[in-house]
Amino acid sequence: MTNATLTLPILVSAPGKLILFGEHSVVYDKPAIAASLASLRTYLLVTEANDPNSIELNFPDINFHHKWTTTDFEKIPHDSSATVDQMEQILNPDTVSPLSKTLIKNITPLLSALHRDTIHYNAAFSFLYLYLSLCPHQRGLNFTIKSTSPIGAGLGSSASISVILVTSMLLCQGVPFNKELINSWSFIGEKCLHGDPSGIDNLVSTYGGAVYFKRSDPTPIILQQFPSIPMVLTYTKIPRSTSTLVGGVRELHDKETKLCDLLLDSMGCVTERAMDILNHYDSSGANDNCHDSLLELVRINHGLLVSLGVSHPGLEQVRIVSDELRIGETKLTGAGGGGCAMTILKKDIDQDILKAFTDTIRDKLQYEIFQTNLGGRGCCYVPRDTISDGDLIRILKVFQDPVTVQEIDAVLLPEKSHLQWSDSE
Ligand SMILES: Nc1ncnc2c1ncn2[C@@H]1O[C@H](COP(=O)(O)OP(=O)(O)O)[C@@H](O)[C@H]1O
Ligand SMILES: C[C@@](O)(CCOP(=O)(O)O)CC(=O)O
Ligand SMILES: [Mg+2]
Repeated sequence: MTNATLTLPILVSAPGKLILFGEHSVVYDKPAIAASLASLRTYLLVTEANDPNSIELNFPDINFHHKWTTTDFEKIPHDSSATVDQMEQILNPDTVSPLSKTLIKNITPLLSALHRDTIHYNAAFSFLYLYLSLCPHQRGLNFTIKSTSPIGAGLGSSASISVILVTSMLLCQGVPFNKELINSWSFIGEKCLHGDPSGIDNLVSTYGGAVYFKRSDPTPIILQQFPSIPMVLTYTKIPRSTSTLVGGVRELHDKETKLCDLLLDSMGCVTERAMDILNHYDSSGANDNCHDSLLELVRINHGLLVSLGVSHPGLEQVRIVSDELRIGETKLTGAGGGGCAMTILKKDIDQDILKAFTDTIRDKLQYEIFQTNLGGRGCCYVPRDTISDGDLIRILKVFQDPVTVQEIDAVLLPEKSHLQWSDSE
């Protein structure tokens, strides 16, 4: 099948996430609380490829551009014993079994030009796994991704690219927009990148808002009214890989199982306490005890993560500055090992002291500070018939040219752009 029946371009978007409590322990079926990051989003545009027989990847954020042609795909052995209807498989993703060994074997020759275990290899691997699962007969497509969220920073960029790839591939295959299906397939995409994801990142990126999540619980609690909590999000720019960090905790757990289980159980208790507090939290500041308790939980959660070995001197520096200035409590967020730290501020913090904190973070430590609201829209797409010719020119410019985050936001950010982002069928 070619893209003759497709209405291009396809434009989709998904947000990053912030784990407030329970990263890592969530992999071990302890509860965690996370919220989507309204303005730190990843966008995907699917257009016609120059070569009608090719699939092109254009991932400028990681400086990766690659192409496969029909000749490459013909190397994949045809499984004549396969009896299951392809649409049946698409509509019923197997999220429980490990990744398909056959599919991995088929993908390997298509990656021969790339170095194993590099960011490019991993991005191409997860793309191919999803492509061959969801729309293997589509050709003549170019997939271009642009993100305003930092990559490998603990803010869930891997989940957001899985979500947008899955959404676009399902639309390519003629499957109506369906969040449950997107969430399940993007979990499989996360497995390609992480090995053993909990599923919280893809869930938040798909549905948006905020959630209280437990891996074994099929119906996570969606937190309808997430309070506004004063915080500073610091990006240390220290690179790290989630799969390495999750693997490190797994090794420690294998070696010191009893001890680690106690730490993980404590983290679960922290999240449960936090949930209890958030349920009674009053953003207006009427209940300062709640806020103080939340700050304590941030400190405890970070300490437990340090014990699991997933902090980094760069993250500790952020914590030390916030401790020294007594502005609040800091914990790493996401997989740790670098990436981001969140500092929940004390109530009624002196603005000069806050400025001293942000100045030190920016000028002395050379880290970046992100401004973004918690919660907000999950995965969405722009129906083709709502895109005008003028819109199309602006959209193509954003995806094809080197542009600033502000320029991407002006054209694409759902809260700012006049594009008709939709999250229904
Ligand atoms: N904008 C993007 N373009 C291409 N690949 C991306 C992009 N964002 C994320 N990725 C993929 O996700 C991986 C980072 O995932 P991970 O280590 O889980 O960090 P995080 O999810 O915290 O950002 C990258 O190595 C890359 O494969
Ligand atoms: C460490 C973990 O809890 C979160 C990882 O998030 P990130 O990839 O660092 O954004 C792993 C997971 O939940 O799958
Ligand atoms: Mg990730």
